[in-house]
Amino acid sequence: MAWFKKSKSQMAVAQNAITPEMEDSAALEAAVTLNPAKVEEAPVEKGPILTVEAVERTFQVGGSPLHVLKGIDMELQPTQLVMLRGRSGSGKTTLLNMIGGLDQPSKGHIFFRGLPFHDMSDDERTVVRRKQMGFIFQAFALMPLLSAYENVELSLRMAGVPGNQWKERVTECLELVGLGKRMHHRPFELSGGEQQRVAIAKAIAHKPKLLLADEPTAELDSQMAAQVMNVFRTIIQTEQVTICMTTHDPTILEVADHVYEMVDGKFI
Ligand SMILES: Nc1ncnc2c1ncn2[C@@H]1O[C@H](COP(=O)(O)OP(=O)(O)OP(=O)(O)O)[C@@H](O)[C@H]1O
Repeated sequence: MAWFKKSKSQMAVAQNAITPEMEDSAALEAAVTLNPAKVEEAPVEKGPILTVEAVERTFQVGGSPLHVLKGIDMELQPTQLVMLRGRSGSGKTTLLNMIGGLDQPSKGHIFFRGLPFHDMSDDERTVVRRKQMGFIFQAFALMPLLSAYENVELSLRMAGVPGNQWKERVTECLELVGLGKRMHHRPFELSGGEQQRVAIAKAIAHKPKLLLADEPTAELDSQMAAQVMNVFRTIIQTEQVTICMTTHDPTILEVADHVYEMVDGKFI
């Protein structure tokens, strides 16, 4: 938030949109630092929405380096459904965290809509993440005492969306995931698949460009997992969102536009 306050006072300085002249990452970073509104209003993608270049991630464990990602290159094109597949411990979540700006590479570059995530501060990445990304987890991460409707509304409230837009958008999102008739149920009154669909409605409510999902079907039986994948396909069409998810489940791979297979920190 400190970054946001500082930037707000500087916003009058930079009223220009990101332009083709601002191709180098330093200029792009300056645009973000000076004017967060321009991050939200980035131009329509012509190329990939996300590019990962030669990314490595090393953790220090007990004084020794643990090389978890060993040179990852990948791209996410707009409105693609991309899966990261691999055994437990292969590095999928580590990579997903980096794509989502929750962590930074030890080496290499990550560009999200032209923004150099590898060069940006935590606060800068947090602003981009809150405005432009949505997250879905294996355990559905719903507030247990709130209804489906209230859970989705909470995410709009937290994203700073004006209150007069909540009702229409909450209803739209819950109908999109097939829960128009279950809006006022609390999580414990819903099946696992329905709870995950509420979590999807919650994650897309603020209209993110990129949805990241870590093992979203791991807790579901095959029928519910198929429903969740159908919902992913629907929201790609209706919301023009790009989805990147991790999975162990071979039965859902055919739904993907592209599958990256990870073995021991590399794609094969
Ligand atoms: N912060 C950290 N510090 C040290 N080691 C870490 C850290 N985060 C991840 N690791 C290690 O990196 C390796 C890869 O972990 P990661 O969670 O990315 O794998 P994964 O493919 O997502 O596995 P799973 O499918 O079980 O979730 C593991 O050996 C893990 O212990």
